[in-house]
Amino acid sequence: MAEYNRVSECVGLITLRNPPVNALSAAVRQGIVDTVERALSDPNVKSVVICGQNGIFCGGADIKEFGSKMTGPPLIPMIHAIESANKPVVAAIEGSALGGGLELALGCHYRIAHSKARLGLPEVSLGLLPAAGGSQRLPRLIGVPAALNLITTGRHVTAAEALQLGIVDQVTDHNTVDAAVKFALSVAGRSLDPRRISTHPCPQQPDLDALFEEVMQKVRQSARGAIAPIACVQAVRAAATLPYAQGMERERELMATLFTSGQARALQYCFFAERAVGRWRMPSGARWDTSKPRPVHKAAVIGLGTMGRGITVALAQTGLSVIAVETQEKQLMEAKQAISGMLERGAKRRGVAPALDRVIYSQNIQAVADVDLVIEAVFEDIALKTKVFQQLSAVCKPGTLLCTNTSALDVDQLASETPNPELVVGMHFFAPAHVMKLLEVVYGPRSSPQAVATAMQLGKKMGKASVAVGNCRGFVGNRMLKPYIEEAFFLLEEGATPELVDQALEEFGFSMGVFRMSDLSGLDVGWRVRKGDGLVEPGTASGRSARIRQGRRYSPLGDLLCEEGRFGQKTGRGWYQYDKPGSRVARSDPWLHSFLGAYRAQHGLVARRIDHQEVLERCLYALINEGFHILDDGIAAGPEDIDVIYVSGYGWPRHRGGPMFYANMVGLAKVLERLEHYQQLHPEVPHLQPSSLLRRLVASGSPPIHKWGEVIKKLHSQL
Ligand SMILES: C[C@H](O)[C@H](C)C(=O)SCCNC(=O)CCNC(=O)[C@H](O)C(C)(C)COP(=O)([O-])OP(=O)([O-])OC[C@H]1O[C@@H](n2cnc3c(N)ncnc32)[C@H](O)[C@@H]1OP(=O)([O-])[O-]
Repeated sequence: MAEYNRVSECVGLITLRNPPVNALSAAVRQGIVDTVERALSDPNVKSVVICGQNGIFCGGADIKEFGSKMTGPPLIPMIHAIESANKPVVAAIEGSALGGGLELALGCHYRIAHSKARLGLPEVSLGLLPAAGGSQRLPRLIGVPAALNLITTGRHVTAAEALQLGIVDQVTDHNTVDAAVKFALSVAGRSLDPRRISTHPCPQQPDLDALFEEVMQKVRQSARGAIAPIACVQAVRAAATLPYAQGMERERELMATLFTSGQARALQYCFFAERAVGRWRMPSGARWDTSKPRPVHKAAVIGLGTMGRGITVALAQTGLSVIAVETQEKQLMEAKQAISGMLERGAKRRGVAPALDRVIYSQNIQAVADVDLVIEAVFEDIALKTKVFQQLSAVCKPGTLLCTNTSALDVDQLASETPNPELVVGMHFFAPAHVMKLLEVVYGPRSSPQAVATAMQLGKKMGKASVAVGNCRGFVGNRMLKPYIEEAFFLLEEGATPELVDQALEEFGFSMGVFRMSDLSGLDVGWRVRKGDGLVEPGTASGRSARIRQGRRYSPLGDLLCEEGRFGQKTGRGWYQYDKPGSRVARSDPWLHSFLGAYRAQHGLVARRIDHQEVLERCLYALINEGFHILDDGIAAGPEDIDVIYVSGYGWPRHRGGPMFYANMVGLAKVLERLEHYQQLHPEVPHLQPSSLLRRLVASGSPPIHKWGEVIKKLHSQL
């Protein structure tokens, strides 16, 4: 809907009305066509202003309409009618002007933005490209290199940068609509030809071919199989080399290839999934909109190792004051230096003052007596964490929330060590904690909805993709990672190499394959956990029995490498070799290949040819199968929770939507059939046994992902 008013006697004011972001739905587009026509035909009107209600200009095309048949007036002629108008049209930009919203503004003759506004063409993050003239008008307005950067990255720019780039004509700190109306009055009657962007030639660029070659190479590399960024480069190239009309034709062709693509569906699913996980629910029925978070004005972090330092920075960057506690003096001094450095670098990137004084350092746990929330991040040892929780229960004021950053220990066991288990939740960060988007908020059976609400709200405040999950071994992310890693080990036993497995996973779109990732995070981390589980046995027994532990197939390959001191990047040797300890460039290691050969011979294993398809099916379907177990156990509220966890924390390629969305795309029946196939070949591998939920979904005709909730019953999926 668009509302029309005449203001200041001769300015037609058009207000977009479609909360919450004034998306360009069919009704809004019709409203714009009608109100623009009215303003242009009203003889008393000398100029026009377009603005959005509720302090936001326009969030772009209505993504919710993409799944259905398009109705209402199309965007391109609507915007063209504005650009070719014979009265100046000024866009008053507050909040956001994104995608079709910015394209609408680019059709206007002038753009006035509020200093807090954000502008951009983020279509690429939805698997699309700016298809309402944005890929043709923006290069003409700001030049090819700047337009290429904005369109291929989809990044939002500040009003200040938009002014510097030439996207907007004026920035105001005051009421933007008033400023736009005043501006519109001042330009009434002026010639508009110079303001019709589509009529401008694209600014000449020396050595255009070299520029596009270089950009295309970079984009292909970072895209990791995503098709939209490549189409974006091709669309801008059309703007630089073709007349406007032909360029628009090229834009339309390229958009047609993207609009119905699986990748676009996956990326739009991620967009809505990231918003859906914020509307969390617990099996008890408690939910986001009925649970009031406690205010958190002061927080504390206990233990300033790598994770504790990152968590302290993430908290301080929200504006909170933070008490950072480390009992070891040397560790405390080192942490202080590291944290200050991270805060300064973060502040520089964001162009703000580093708030070093927000963090108070102490060796004494008494210092946290008056905080509202504590995050414990000491060494991953249950006895040590228990002691810390007992100390905190004694020191903290009543009602203080006690959160643990454990990645594998039982949150409810820690809760049972305190007089108020309802105040205990897990806040599972990912390294580096001030950078990684994902936060698993882990609730135990006694965690109060208020504790979950507070942790989720704090996660949002830190800019995290916060997902509420139930307490179980490995929570969601690590629990699914286990079968994925085990399958990779088994593939090595059967003839694969780390290079082959990683190549298959990286071609699929992962930023790092399982073995390169293992070298980065350190092989000793998993070794310690397997030792804790009693799975590691000394010596070099051989034969099948040596590879059955606790009644199931087990590969000691990782343990054997650790016994050789091969912990990965940190020791310069792991599944790959590195120039020196700490360096990051992985190179194939002949030692590792002969070690694998010797290992197979010792265990009577005959290497066979393994292709990428088998690597993907075994590693990904094992992970997905565990996802179905997790849904069936009610540990995750819906498939979107699992997918947001994997996309924002485990490097699952966003243009593949996430493990559960991917399973839906591949076809649940296919996933089931392949799991049954591998389970028959490997009966001693329980995680290949298809989950009963997967069987139930297939038996009920493999409903679309947003309908899985009906089959899962006790779950509370929202999509
Ligand atoms: C032709 C043209 O070339 C092409 C083809 C296009 O134009 S493609 C479209 C391009 N546009 C975009 O990529 C911008 C997408 N939106 C955003 O980046 C953000 O929303 C925001 C604008 C910066 C506001 O952030 P926020 O944090 O204040 O609120 P929110 O929680 O994110 O959003 C609040 C609510 O609004 C919903 N929403 C937001 N943008 C929407 C959109 N474009 N269409 C439909 N719904 C939208 C969102 O799902 C949520 O709903 P619910 O969860 O409450 O039910």
